[in-house]
Amino acid sequence: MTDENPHGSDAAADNLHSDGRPDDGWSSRLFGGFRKTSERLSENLSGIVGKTRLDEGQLDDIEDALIMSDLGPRAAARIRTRLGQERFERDADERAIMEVVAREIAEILRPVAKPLDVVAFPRPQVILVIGVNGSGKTTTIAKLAHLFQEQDYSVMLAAGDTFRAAAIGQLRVWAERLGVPIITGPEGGDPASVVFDALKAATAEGIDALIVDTAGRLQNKRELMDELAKIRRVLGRLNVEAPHDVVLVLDATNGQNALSQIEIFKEVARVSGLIMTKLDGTARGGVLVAAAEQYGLPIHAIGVGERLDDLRPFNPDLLARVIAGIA
Ligand SMILES: Nc1nc2c(ncn2[C@@H]2O[C@H](COP(=O)(O)OP(=O)(O)OP(=O)(O)O)[C@@H](O)[C@H]2O)c(=O)[nH]1
Repeated sequence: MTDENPHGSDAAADNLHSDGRPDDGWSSRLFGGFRKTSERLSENLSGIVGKTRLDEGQLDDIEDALIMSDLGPRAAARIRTRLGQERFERDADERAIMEVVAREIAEILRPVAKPLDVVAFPRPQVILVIGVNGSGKTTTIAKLAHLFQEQDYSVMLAAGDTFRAAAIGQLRVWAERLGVPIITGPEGGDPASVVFDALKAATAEGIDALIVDTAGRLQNKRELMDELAKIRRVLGRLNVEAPHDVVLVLDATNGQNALSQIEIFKEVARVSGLIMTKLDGTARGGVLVAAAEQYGLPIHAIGVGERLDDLRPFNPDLLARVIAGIA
């Protein structure tokens, strides 16, 4: 499936099992993707050996290491507290500590793990996808469409980012590859009118899921806010429940900056859930835990590569172990 990516590269091709065996399967891409995160964590934690209890100095070091690994101060404090309460069997080695870290990360991730479901009645489920340019929004729309297709749902795309011709073109390329219909408008046209036409067509054709691309211009918050509000109004005229989801796409490589984007987009749009992309090959994957702990917004899926099947609903327990480097 290496030719599915219009950007032409295959970021996942060089993933290896932990024992060095090459494997391009999904789970090894997840492990490979998070390797830098878990490496950073274990680098920061190396040398920490406790007795049956960790002392304050060790707990301070662990808390710092967690913050350095982008898990954020709140999650770090929570994990520290848990570790402080833990009585270890014998002298605690790094792995025993990481087991506890993984358990606590899983507790943080579990409540927010929520796959995007197609449940709308009447159809279609309308999913607005928002996020800054370059976050992986377009690719994520394609991956989502693919995920739905795999579940036998029919999909339509709407090119609601009319600001840039390139955005429309890129989405059209994906639609052709996926074999799904797409509704577009002229560059510079009214996004709300494209989205209106799309919902009308999708409803008439009995489409299950309508995925809408939107402009990612944060430079002018007011304009973006007005644009999204108008899209909502127009959708509401055809279906009072629409949009059913407002999914914010975040680029994990932005680390803490991804968190400020949540803050801003929560202000301009009623964000209902998150998808975090580019978790492969970044040492900043811990930001996923920070986002879960700080905002409690549903996390629908994670992106760990550029290929169509590189988007998966996440398994919090497995992910927690992967982040802690003990999966
Ligand atoms: N490694 C990796 N790259 C990704 C992932 N998701 C998207 N990308 C890449 O990130 C780049 C930007 O993705 P786009 O989908 O074009 O991002 P966008 O937010 O639509 O950005 P614009 O096209 O600038 O509006 C592309 O080269 C994608 O292939 C991911 O999970 N992992």
